[in-house]
Parts: sequence; C-alpha cells; structure tokens
Amino acid sequence: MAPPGPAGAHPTPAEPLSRSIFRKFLLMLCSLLTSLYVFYCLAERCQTLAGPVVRPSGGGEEAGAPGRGALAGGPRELAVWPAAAQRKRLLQRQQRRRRRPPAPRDDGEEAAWEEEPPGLAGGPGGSGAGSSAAEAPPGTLALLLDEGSKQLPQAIIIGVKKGGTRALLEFLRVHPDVRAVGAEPHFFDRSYDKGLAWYRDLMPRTLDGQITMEKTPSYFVTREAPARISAMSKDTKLIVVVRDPVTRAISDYTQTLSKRPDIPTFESLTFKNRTTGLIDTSWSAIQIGIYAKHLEHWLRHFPIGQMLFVSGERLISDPAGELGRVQDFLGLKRIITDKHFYFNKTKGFPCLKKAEGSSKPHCLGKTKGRTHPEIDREVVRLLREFYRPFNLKFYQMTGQDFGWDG
Ligand SMILES: Nc1ncnc2c1ncn2[C@@H]1O[C@H](COP(=O)(O)OS(=O)(=O)O)[C@@H](OP(=O)(O)O)[C@H]1O
Repeated sequence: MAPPGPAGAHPTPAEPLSRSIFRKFLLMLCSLLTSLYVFYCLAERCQTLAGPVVRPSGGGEEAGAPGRGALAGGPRELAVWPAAAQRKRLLQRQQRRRRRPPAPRDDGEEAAWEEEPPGLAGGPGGSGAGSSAAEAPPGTLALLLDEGSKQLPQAIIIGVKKGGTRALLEFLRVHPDVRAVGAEPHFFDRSYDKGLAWYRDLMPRTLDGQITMEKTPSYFVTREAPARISAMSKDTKLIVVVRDPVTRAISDYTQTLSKRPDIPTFESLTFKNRTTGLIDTSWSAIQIGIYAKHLEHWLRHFPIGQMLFVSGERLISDPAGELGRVQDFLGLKRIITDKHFYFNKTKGFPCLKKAEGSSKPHCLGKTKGRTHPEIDREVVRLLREFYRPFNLKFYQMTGQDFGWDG
C-alpha cells in the first residue's frame, strides 16, 4: 500500500484514469491544431499571416501609394484577416502559381502594369470602397477553392490610347461582378496567332454572373480587330473612352517623350509642312484622334448599340456619373457610386477611397496624369481646326456631343 501523502495530494483510484483522458485530449487537440495548420498552409494562409505582402514584380508607380497595379505603390500592408482583400490576394497568388503565361506588354503602360502577369490583378473587385458587397465579395471562397472558370471576355475596353482606359478599368474592378485581366493582353492586334485558348487562359476565373473584361486601347485603331472580336463573339460589348483628340495627342507625345527625351518637338512632328500648315496624319499621335474614321471600321462589324462611348473628360469631372452609364451598359447593378471616389488635390484627379486589396485611398500611378509640355498656341489652334470636322462626324455617329469644339 502506498504511504499516505500530504493532505489533498493523496492519489485516488480515479487519478490515473483522468490523466489518461487528459493525455488523450491533449493528443487530439494537437492533431486538430496540426490539421488546421496544414489546411491553412494548403490555402497559402500560413505564408501570409505575418508581415507585409511584397509586390511580386515591377514595383509601384507611385512611391508610398499602396494598392495594386496602376493603383499600387510601395509595399502594402495586409488587411486584417479574414478581410476580403486578403482572401483575394490569396486567390491571386493561386492564380499566379497555376500558370504564368508571358506577360503582354503595352506601349502605353509603365512598368508597374506591364510587369504584372495577366490574370494576376483580376478579381471580383469585392474589396472596393464602401459597398457592402465589397465586405464579402460573392463567391470569393468558391474562387479560393479553385471554382469558377476562365471565360473569354464579354466586354472589352478597346480604346482609345491615353483616353482614360486604365482609370475606367480600375474603377470598374470595384464592382463585385467584374473581373478583369490586369495587363493589356494585346491579343487582337499582336498575338492573334496564339489562338483563343491562349487568350482565354490569360483571363481570371469567374463565377456565374460575373463579367470577364480586358482593356487594350490599341484595338480601336487596329484594322483587323473588329472582325477578329466579332469572330470571337458578335455579342461582345465594346467600350471606348474618348478624349479631346488634341489633348490626347499631347498626352501621347508626353508619354513618348518620357521614354525618349531626345525626340523632336510636338510642334515639328505635327506638320508635314509647317509653312503650309499641312498636318502629318501619318503620325500616330495625330492619327489615333480621327475617331470617326476608326469607328467606321467597327460599325461594319458591330451595331452602334453594342458600343459605349465614355467621355474621358467626364471620367475625371464626374467619375461616378460615367461609371453609372458603364454599369448600365454592362447590365450590372449600380454598385459603384459617388461614395467610392474622392478628389485628390495633389494628384488633381479623382481617386478611389479604397481600392481592391487595401483599406487606404488609392490614386492611379504617376504615369497617369502627367504634366504636359507647353505647346505653341497656334499649333493647338490649327490642330483643333483639323479635328473639328472629324469630331462633328463622330458626334453624329455616336449621338453624343463630347464638347471638344466649344
Ligand atoms: N482618375 C484618374 N487618375 C489619373 N489619370 C486619369 C484619371 N482619369 C483619367 N485619367 C487620364 O488617363 C490618361 C491615361 O489614359 P490611359 O489610361 O488610357 O492611358 S494608356 O493608353 O493606357 O497609356 C491620363 O492622361 P495624362 O493626363 O496625359 O497622363 C489622365 O489624364
């Protein structure tokens, strides 16, 4: 018989049993925790639980501006788990790992966008500013579990270069029913020979009811693009962001100048013959702005009702108003409203109060909204004169007066 111990420490017959139960309980708890951890790792969460997420490539366009893509800047902080933004980032990582086709590059975009692999930045946009849908994007969990499928785009922003196409796409992405490829695929102009399967593979996964979109502004001036898009689907909805062709040309020139500072002046490139005032319409900066001519090609393949013309100017002065029109055109619920935007005085442009993947305000990067060089007023006047008849024709064709001609 065991000697009696101190008061209260006497082993009772029940003690070995409770110890064994306790040990079993501990074992079960450990296994449960291990399984939970393994599950977390499988969902890639264990990698993201701590520390800031570092941009995969390209860096930000604007130092210190968090976000993604053109809205992105420096290192970004994780939103508090299980915020929709974080879940979405996980999804994006999964997509990146699944397949990484060569990232198409875009003349009009700076590195931060160019280097973003297509499909990466796509997303339901559920974490967008202010909407309740943004708090819990529909189908995010399903997407995380690899559900949904890649679809060819049902809507494409086809132009125009320097019209405000990036702003439109980024704003649209706030909508939970829009998923878009981040980089410009340039399929219908540069990569058509790669085939539709290649193109579809660039797209983000979508669930029923979500719209797949992309933007490639050069399509609008590509002769083959209308027939090619129509061959993919004659129901494709086409969006064109147009801007005063003179400002657009200067913006285009400003971009080229930023990459090649040694190019001739805007004034000298504008004319075939400065003395006669003959405009050089073969210069792409001028040629792109003859919207009526380009539109004629599209109307051979698409009814005008299948095209939406967004005013690049109003996209700046009243982004919510233009987004309202776009959402209606796409058959989407009007979720993106005034509440999503604020005017950033420093940038001089409307920005998103909260972009996807962040709870902070976001403006487009520094390549959007550049300061234009001062252009000779007489040259500007001659250009306005040159464009006027084409603009009037364009107003007639679209049934919209964009107000570029006073
Ligand atoms: N919200 C907001 N923030 C910043 N910039 C804005 C915005 N909305 C429209 N814009 C105008 O978009 C112009 C660039 O047009 P794109 O995005 O179509 O350019 S590109 O063709 O993709 O290179 C860009 O042209 P520049 O001002 O010449 O840089 C802007 O004027």
